[in-house]
Amino acid sequence: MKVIECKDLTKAYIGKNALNQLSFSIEENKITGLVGRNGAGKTTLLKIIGGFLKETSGTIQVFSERPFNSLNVSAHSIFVDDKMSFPPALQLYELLEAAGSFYPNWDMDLAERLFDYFSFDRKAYHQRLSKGKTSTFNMIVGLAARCPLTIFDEPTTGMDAVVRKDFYRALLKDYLAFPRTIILSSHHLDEIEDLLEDILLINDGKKHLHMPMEELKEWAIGIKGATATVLEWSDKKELIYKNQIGADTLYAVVKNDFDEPSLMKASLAGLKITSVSASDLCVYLTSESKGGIDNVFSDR
Ligand SMILES: Nc1ncnc2c1ncn2[C@@H]1O[C@H](COP(=O)(O)OP(=O)(O)OP(=O)(O)O)[C@@H](O)[C@H]1O
Repeated sequence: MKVIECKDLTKAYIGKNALNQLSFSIEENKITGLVGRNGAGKTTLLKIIGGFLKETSGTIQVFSERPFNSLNVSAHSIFVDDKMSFPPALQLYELLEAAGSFYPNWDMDLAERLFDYFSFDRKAYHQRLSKGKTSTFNMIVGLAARCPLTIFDEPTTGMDAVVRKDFYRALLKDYLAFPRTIILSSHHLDEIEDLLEDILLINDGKKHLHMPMEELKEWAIGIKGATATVLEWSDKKELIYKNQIGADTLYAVVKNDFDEPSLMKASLAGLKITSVSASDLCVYLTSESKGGIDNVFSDR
């Protein structure tokens, strides 16, 4: 069953289309990673899915309904980010109890265990937590709510590396025990790629690709070797990225439509064939054609 379906979804802000004719669907009980550069439109998309923002044109259906102002969508989903707001008069533990009366699938035992594991003080106040602790508390609410649609928008903002690792592990364990539809936007694709089943890459408000993570890992290959040989082997291939290393070595990333015998021949020709990590590939696919940061400092 499709939990989210959008067609030609567009969101216009004054002078800018944050989302531009986006069409895709997400099946239930999958973890999808939403990735893209800063300003690509991830938060805008997630807020439209969560029903907080109204689309400008196109259609979006979440649980077969238009999400904007839909009681059904808000009853079945949770949107977790570092700006989640809670009643300021309540202490942290009281917030967990209040969440328990709001979310029908709330697991208080899980919430308490995570709360203690991350050493929260029951009497502390949400608005006085540090950045990392705020994200950690919000993540606990997001996990324990067990909503059929759970949206995490950059949930690890401010968390240190150890807490991020714990969060990914907790997310995976709880998802395996209680499968649900999860969308996770993150700039740390290298950290989450083993968690994801599908990846949706958006660039400048448009869909760049949407595919199973396993496919993405095979989607491109890196070829490194003598410049002339690499150019010969990458000729007529879809070139995604290239980097000249020293005087006569070139590294190129191309779409992987080679068959096994050709890869073998390339190796025999002295080329080093490597896989390309999903996070590197996403960076290459969405990099702007302005050269690197070094160009800012050259010719001054
Ligand atoms: N309320 C708004 N009014 C005008 N423009 C906006 C508004 N909100 C977002 N934008 C613009 O829409 C574009 C997409 O923003 P969005 O926050 O969705 O991107 P993002 O992919 O989440 O970025 P980041 O990774 O930096 O958080 C950006 O150019 C942003 O400046």
